[in-house]
Amino acid sequence: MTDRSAVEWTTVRRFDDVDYSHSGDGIAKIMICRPEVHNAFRPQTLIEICEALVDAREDPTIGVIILTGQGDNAFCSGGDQRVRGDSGYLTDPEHPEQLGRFHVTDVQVQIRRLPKPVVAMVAGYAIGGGHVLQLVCDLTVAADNARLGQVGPRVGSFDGGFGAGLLANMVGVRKAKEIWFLCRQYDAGQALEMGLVNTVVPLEQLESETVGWCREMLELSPTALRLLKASFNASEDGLAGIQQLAHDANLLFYSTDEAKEGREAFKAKRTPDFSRFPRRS
Ligand SMILES: CC(C)(COP(=O)(O)OP(=O)(O)OC[C@H]1O[C@@H](n2cnc3c(N)ncnc32)[C@H](O)[C@@H]1OP(=O)(O)O)[C@@H](O)C(=O)NCCC(=O)NCCSC(=O)c1cc(O)c2ccccc2c1O
Repeated sequence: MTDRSAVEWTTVRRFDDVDYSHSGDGIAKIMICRPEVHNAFRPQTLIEICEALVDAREDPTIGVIILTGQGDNAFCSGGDQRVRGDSGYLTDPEHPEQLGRFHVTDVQVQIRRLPKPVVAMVAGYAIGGGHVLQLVCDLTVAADNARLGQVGPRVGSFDGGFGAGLLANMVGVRKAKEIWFLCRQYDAGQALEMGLVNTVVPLEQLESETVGWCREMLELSPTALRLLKASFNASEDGLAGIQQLAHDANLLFYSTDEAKEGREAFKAKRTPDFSRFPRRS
């Protein structure tokens, strides 16, 4: 039976907008801390999430990452509309003439390429770009108060990348179009029914259930999980997805005597001898 007891999180780094903590047994938690705007992200938030994701990726003690929002009311409500300029989101809203951009693109790609499972822990709203964040995560554990949906066409935006493609793969093209074209909110039960989230639990159990799922994964082969993630993402992410899977295969190939023969022959300035390696059927 997996231990679902509560975790004593240790803060590794408290950023301006993000709290980054470890469980002590292999789980990293990245929490957006902007509850006053339902955890909407500004560029700074996304830059900090990127840094935390790099740390969690590079830390060999970490096997699974949780992405969440502070409080019970929201996972994330998407881009902070107060810092939305005419050319993207602004790092310095005092200077609206600056060129904005979409920092969230980097976070989405980083989560997809990160070779460890990322679990979205969703209480309350997952809306707009915040909903796309839960889509790009590998698994989602939702509380019974979760409300999910897209709002782009209502506020003058859209995410036709992962926001449309992954959604369509998850819930089917018709339902994905409904979600984007009508901008409705869906409750946790509806989200579960259409395959948008993996499970729904009472709000009070959200963290213990999420941690339980993470601990189940921590008991499994990290390499198998890594290759499964790359395999699932390969077709959805096009050449970048195939590259990830291919490079993972190369990573494993490097440890074989066959690959080492190529390296050693080069260093010894001799012709490589691959004759002892089987031409597998
Ligand atoms: C999420 C809501 C449906 C909740 O409604 P509710 O009535 O419960 O709460 P309030 O509306 O009163 O919100 C409380 C408080 O928070 C502020 N707030 C909420 N969301 C945001 C936000 N996204 N930005 C800024 N501020 C926000 C709200 O103003 C209130 O503040 P007070 O001071 O008045 O108390 C509802 O809040 C809602 O609909 N929110 C807006 C959702 C939204 O428009 N999100 C942005 C969509 S676009 C997007 O996310 C996006 C970002 C990108 O970077 C992209 C990049 C590339 C492609 C596409 C992108 C993209 O679409």
